[in-house]
Amino acid sequence: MPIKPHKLGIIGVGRVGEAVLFDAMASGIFARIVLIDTKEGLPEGQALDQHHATAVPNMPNTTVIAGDYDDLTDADVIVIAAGPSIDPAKGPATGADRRELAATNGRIMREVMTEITKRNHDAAIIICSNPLDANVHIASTEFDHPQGLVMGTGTLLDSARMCRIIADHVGVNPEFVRGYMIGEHGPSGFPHISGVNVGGVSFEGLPRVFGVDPLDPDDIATRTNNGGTDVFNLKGWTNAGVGQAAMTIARAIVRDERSLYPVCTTLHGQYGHDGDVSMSTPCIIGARGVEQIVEVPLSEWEQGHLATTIQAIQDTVAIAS
Ligand SMILES: NC(=O)c1ccc[n+]([C@@H]2O[C@H](COP(=O)([O-])OP(=O)(O)OC[C@H]3O[C@@H](n4cnc5c(N)ncnc54)[C@H](O)[C@@H]3O)[C@@H](O)[C@H]2O)c1
Repeated sequence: MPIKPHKLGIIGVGRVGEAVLFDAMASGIFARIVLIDTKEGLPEGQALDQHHATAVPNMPNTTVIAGDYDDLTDADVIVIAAGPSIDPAKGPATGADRRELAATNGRIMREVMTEITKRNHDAAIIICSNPLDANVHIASTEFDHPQGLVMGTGTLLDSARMCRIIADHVGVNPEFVRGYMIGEHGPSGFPHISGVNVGGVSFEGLPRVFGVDPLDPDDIATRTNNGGTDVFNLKGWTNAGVGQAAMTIARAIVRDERSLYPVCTTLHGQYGHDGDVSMSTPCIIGARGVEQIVEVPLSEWEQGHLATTIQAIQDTVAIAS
């Protein structure tokens, strides 16, 4: 029997779906990519563009097609980037504006999940569409798909933004800054300050060891959470970071890496919650998707933020219900 090539589906190939497609093509880990979008001509155009690109020297000869849900029956990974983003015509955006997409994108999420789960119960589903945590909660709790296989890019991108802020402050390569944003992909997400580690040095130790001014946790939270809208208000959309985040998760699944990424997932016993909220916390990501949800120890400051972020996510889910 021939080896089955890895297949990726991307649903919604606007700005975000396109970034996922570019990163998937460059990664070379998928041999087949299926594009689905309700906008006539868009998936066909994206597929043709990439078909030409595969002929450029050093590009993997990936097969990219515009397809439909029947083409996802044997998909290994499906990325959902369908549904509108914040409208830049409305003026400068804040992170909270993502929550206003709840009703529209909740409906789209239900449409898309209905079609997927008629055909496939094995694929890992990675959600990018906002409001991220509410959409993951809908997909994870309302449909017959293994919950460990339903996740969102969550705060993987926010965590990268936080590590970038600390790395720039200390003057080191961000690869050597470890730390997670927990909770909502939105304004109530908070930095897990007690887990920050720069070359073995804790957050409190940074000024003494690296000779830098102390950082304020509230300021890090604000700057990190404003990161997405800082980009959005300049260029009208964001897509580079979320595309990388989705493909980082996909790679961890296909390669069974057991990497620890803060994806959005439905809690089952962690932080005293069971099935009533979906949020980001570090998770072990491997071939079975979310293989373990990690409940990290929280300081008093972090526990206060946890309660706030869970309430914010649950309020957004209520709007989408
Ligand atoms: N998680 C993150 O970090 C992050 C970052 C940026 C954007 N986003 C979110 O990603 C989503 C997409 O953003 P974008 O900038 O690509 O928007 P976009 O408008 O450029 O693209 C959305 C695409 O979805 C398609 N679509 C709509 N309904 C569909 C359906 N039922 N089935 C298939 N396709 C459908 C549209 O035709 C469009 O091509 C938004 O919800 C946005 O808020 C998330």
